[in-house]
Amino acid sequence: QAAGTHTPAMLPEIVARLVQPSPDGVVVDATYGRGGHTRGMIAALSARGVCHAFDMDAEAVTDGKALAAEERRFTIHHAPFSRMAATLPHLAETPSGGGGGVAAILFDLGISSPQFDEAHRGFRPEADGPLDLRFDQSRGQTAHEFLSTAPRAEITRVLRSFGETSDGAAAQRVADAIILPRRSRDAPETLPRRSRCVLAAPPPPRQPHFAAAPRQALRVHLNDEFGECSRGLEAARSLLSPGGRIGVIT
Ligand SMILES: C[S@@+](CC[C@H](N)C(=O)[O-])C[C@H]1O[C@@H](n2cnc3c(N)ncnc32)[C@H](O)[C@@H]1O
Repeated sequence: QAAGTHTPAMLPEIVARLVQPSPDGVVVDATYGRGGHTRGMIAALSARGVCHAFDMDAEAVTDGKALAAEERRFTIHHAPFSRMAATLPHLAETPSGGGGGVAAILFDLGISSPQFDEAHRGFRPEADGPLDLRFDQSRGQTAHEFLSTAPRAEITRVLRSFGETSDGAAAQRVADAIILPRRSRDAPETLPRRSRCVLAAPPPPRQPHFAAAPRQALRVHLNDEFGECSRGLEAARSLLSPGGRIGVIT
């Protein structure tokens, strides 16, 4: 779907279960994207309700700032959701364990439609752009930098750990195919192409998921997605009021 025509997943269910029970409360959208869920959640809040949103992506935050300029109940934060309790300390649970001040928190995990659509982000297998794969392009290593410099064993570990395979030999073959052009004179030119080619390759026989999985493995590693999820859920728990709700779309 093109940016701007995206339909947020399960919006009626999210609004019914997360917002309608406490329309006067504080709700948090941990993954703003282009604000599809945020807008739906704000529309279900009363005039006293408040919405905070987070995203690591600068383009998402620019979109959120435009919404915040016209919606006084809304604030966007350019931060990973693992930082939500640190960013909203006045809403975190009291030292006596009285619970926090947030009624509901939504996580819509993964990449947004605009991230997928933009060739320069590297999420789209067939698009000819740099292999980046970061949610936050202002920090950390790009996928191209990682594949150009990481030891073979580290690339293999990432492909094996996050690529939904227990086949270490297959992970090693993909790692070898990716790092092969490092030895060639035109390596800076060919490496992104080569890794893009390998990462987009059709599945080999009897390993139906493996060829699609390396891209996901790199994304999970470069964005520390599993670490973010466990720290984000813990932060969310510390913000929730008694009876509060967490929703996760994955
Ligand atoms: C599936 S999209 C969300 C789409 C959104 N619900 C909407 O309706 O437009 C996921 C978003 O989460 C962001 N994201 C991923 N990991 C994050 C993290 N750890 N902290 C904050 N944002 C994150 C991505 O940059 C992306 O914009």
